[in-house]
Amino acid sequence: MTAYLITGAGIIGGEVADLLIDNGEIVAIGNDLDAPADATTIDGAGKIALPGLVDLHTHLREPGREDAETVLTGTRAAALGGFTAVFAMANTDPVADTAGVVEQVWRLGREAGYADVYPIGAVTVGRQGTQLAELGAMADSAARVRVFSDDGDCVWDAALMRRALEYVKAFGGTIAQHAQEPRLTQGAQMNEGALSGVLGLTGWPSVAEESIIARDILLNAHVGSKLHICHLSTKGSVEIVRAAKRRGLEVTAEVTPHHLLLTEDKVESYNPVYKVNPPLRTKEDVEAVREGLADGTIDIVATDHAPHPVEDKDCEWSAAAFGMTGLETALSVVQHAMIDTKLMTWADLADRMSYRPAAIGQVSGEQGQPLAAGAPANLVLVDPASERTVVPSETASLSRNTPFDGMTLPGRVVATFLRGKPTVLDGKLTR
Ligand SMILES: NC(=O)N[C@@H](CC(=O)O)C(=O)O
Ligand SMILES: [Zn+2]
Ligand SMILES: [Zn+2]
Repeated sequence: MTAYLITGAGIIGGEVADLLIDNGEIVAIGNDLDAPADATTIDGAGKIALPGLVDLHTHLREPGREDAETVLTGTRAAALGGFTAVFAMANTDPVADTAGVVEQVWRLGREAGYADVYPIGAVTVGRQGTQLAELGAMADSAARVRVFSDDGDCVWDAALMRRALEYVKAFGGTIAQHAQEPRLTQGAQMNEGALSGVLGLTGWPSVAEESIIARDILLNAHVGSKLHICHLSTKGSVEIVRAAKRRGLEVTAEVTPHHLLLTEDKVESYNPVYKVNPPLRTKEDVEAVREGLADGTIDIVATDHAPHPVEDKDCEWSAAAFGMTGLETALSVVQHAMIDTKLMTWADLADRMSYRPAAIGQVSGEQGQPLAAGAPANLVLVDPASERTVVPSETASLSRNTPFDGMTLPGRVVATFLRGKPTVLDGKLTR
């Protein structure tokens, strides 16, 4: 294995230093390091070395919608975005509700070799919301599933949600809830408010998210298990989670890059690229989720990378699929929304996009570790001073539904290393 010497980079949690990678590990961090003669040198001046990013919420679409994304193409996009691990959501076809399917996804990730793929198991059979899936068998499988979600749909039946929380408690698993009260969001197309009235689109009220979050926090307090909230999007949700944490109740939550940056007025264009679940909200909501992420109320950023082929997006608003891609733009959007605004530091970003998602996903033994000698060389080198304009056709994803089309965003991933092997060098995939 080739050795790599990154010179003079800003090391998260430390000073400007050199970083030597060999045999899959970070061998040393310091000045005037003794590198092997054949080591490849990478100029780290002006750049920042971060632990490899971990995405707790990615849709890889395989099996079933390989026209939208595959494990291979999705993890290539992940590597370009600085990720060394992604958690693959269960809303595939067939649904990832058995040991067989989660093992298949896990194995495809290994074979691709661009990022560690950790399958998320469905909570209910076929994500139908009526009967618990074989959670124990998925946990005991080679994929070692620890996070379960019916994402795309809410586990709305309170008794079933309670049983799911109880079941996974036995092995310390987590239920990740897509918080959407279905009766309050029937036919919903965008955020409910003055604008939905003007545009004539059925509204998706904040309370549909907040009522499920409040219910599940209380249910989980009763059961004493682990609850994670997917893609939290409203000011009220932030307030509920903040109050719960103050009371010492166990809950973790994520926000997406798009909910940190975009507001509902994008919908005025009727361009379905802005159609997403939960919907883009108001300026007040965006400010609240930024504050929540900065103060730790919201634990992590997760992309909810949701690729869709052209035919599912290039149609009238009401017929279009919900979802946006995000792996290749997440780091830039978070830099723009949180770091360049001085709400967070790069060390905070490492916490919210690497350490904590790995901890919630229970993979901290392999991923999301601080950069230090002896740690596995999972890292990303970022150039925060460069800018780029997002061009959908340049994506490694099979789908092009990025809401950041045409936007100029800060930051560029220069290199990504997965256990010492570069997946990205000079901003390009190595293979
Ligand atoms: N976020 C979305 O709008 N869509 C997701 C499902 C989901 O995350 O709820 C998808 O699978 O396309
Ligand atoms: Zn969801
Ligand atoms: Zn999702």
